[in-house]
Amino acid sequence: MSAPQLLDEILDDDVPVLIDHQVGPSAPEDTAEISHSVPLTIISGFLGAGKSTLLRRILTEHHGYRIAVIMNDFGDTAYRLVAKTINVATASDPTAEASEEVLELANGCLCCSIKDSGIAAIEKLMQRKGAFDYILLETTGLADPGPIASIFWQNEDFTRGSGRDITLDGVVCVVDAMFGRKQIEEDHADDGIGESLRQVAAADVILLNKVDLVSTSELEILEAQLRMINPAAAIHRTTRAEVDVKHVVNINAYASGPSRRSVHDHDHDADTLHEHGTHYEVRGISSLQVSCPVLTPDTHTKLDAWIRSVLWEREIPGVSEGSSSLEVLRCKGMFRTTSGETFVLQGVRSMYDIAPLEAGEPGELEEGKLVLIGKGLGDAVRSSLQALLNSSS
Ligand SMILES: Nc1nc2c(ncn2[C@@H]2O[C@H](COP(=O)(O)OP(=O)(O)OP(=O)(O)O)[C@@H](O)[C@H]2O)c(=O)[nH]1
Repeated sequence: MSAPQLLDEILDDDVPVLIDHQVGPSAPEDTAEISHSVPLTIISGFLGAGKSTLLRRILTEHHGYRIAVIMNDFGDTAYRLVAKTINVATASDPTAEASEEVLELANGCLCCSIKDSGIAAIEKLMQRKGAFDYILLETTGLADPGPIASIFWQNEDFTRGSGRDITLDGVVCVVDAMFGRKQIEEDHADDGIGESLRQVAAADVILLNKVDLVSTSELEILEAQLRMINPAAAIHRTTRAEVDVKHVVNINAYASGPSRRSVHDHDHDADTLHEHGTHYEVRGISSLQVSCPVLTPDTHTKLDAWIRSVLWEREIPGVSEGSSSLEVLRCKGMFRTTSGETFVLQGVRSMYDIAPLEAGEPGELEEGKLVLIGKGLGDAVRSSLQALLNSSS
C-alpha cells in the first residue's frame, strides 16, 4: 500500500479519540507561547517488512500524542514528502479534524531533499508547531537512515535553523522475519554494505516482524544475525507490528547509552551464527563491543581523540597505516569517570557527541560499554581501543 493510500485509509477509518496528553499541549492555541522540542522517530526497514503497518499501529494507539507524519512515496519518479498532521479528535475537542499538507520535493534522494528543498518542508511543518507534538518519518525500504538521522541530530545548520525545535528520539528498523535473511544476503552494494545492513546498523530498536510466518529456529538464526550486526539495538519480535508503543516512541535513544545486553549474550549469538554460517564477514560489516572501565580525565580526553581519529581520519591510533576500509556507521556507549559523572557517547557516521548524562535521565550504570558498528572493525581497532582504555586502570 502506498503511503498516501495508507493515510487516506487511516483518516477514513474511525478517528481514534486520544486520551490524556502526556507531552504536548491539549490545543494548538494554548501552546503558541510554549516552546518545547518535538521528538522525531525515524521508521526504516526492509521493503514490505511492515513499516506502514507499524505507522498505522502507532497512529491508532491511545498514547496521547498528536502526530505529524512525514513519508516518501514511489508515486512518481521523484520522492514526495507528505506531511500530514493527524489532528486527531481529543476528549476536549471531539470535532477536531485531520488536516493534510502535501509538500513536494524535487530531489529524488530523501536525504538531499531534506538538506535542500526539504528544509522548506520542515519549516512549513514547524510553523504548525502546536498542532502536533510528535513527528514520525517513514523512509522507503531502500533508504539508509544514517544520513537522515544525522540531519536531525548534531547538524549545526539544521538544528540552529528550522530543526532547532526537533529532537531525534530514535531510529526504528522493521525487519521481515520471513525474507529478512534473504534480503540481507542478496543485498549487494558497490561498497560492500547494502542498504538493509545499513538500516540494521543504524537502528536503536529493531522490530522483527511477521514472526507468525516462520519457525522458531529460523527466527533465532535471523535474530542472532541482527544482534551480530547491531548488538546495541533492542529487538522485539512482532506480528503485524504489535508492539507496546513505549518501545518505539519517546525512547530517548539519543540521550541514553546502548541497551544493556551482556557480552555473554553476544558471545552466545556469535556461536549460533558460527554454526549456521554468515555472510557478514564477506561484506565486511561487523560490530565491536568493549567494556569500559571508569575513566580518568586524561583517558576521557584520549578517548575523544581516538574516536575523532577513527571516525574522521579512518586512522587507528597506534597503527601506522590508515585503513581505507574503516567506516563506522554507528557508535554508542556509556561510561563513568573518576569525577563521578556518567557520560553518553552517541554517533551516526562521522558525527558524534560525548555528553554528560543529565540528572533524571535513565542510565544507571553497572559497567561501562562502548559499541562500534561498521566496516573494518577488526582486531587492530579492538587492540587500539583496549590499550587506550586499559591506560585508565
Ligand atoms: N503475515 C503477516 N503479514 C504482515 C505482517 N505485518 C505486515 N504484514 C503484511 O505485509 C504486507 C506489507 O506490509 P506494509 O506495512 O505495507 O510494509 P511496508 O514496509 O510499509 O512496505 P513498503 O512501503 O512497500 O516497503 C501487507 O500486506 C501487510 O498486511 C505480519 O506480522 N504478518
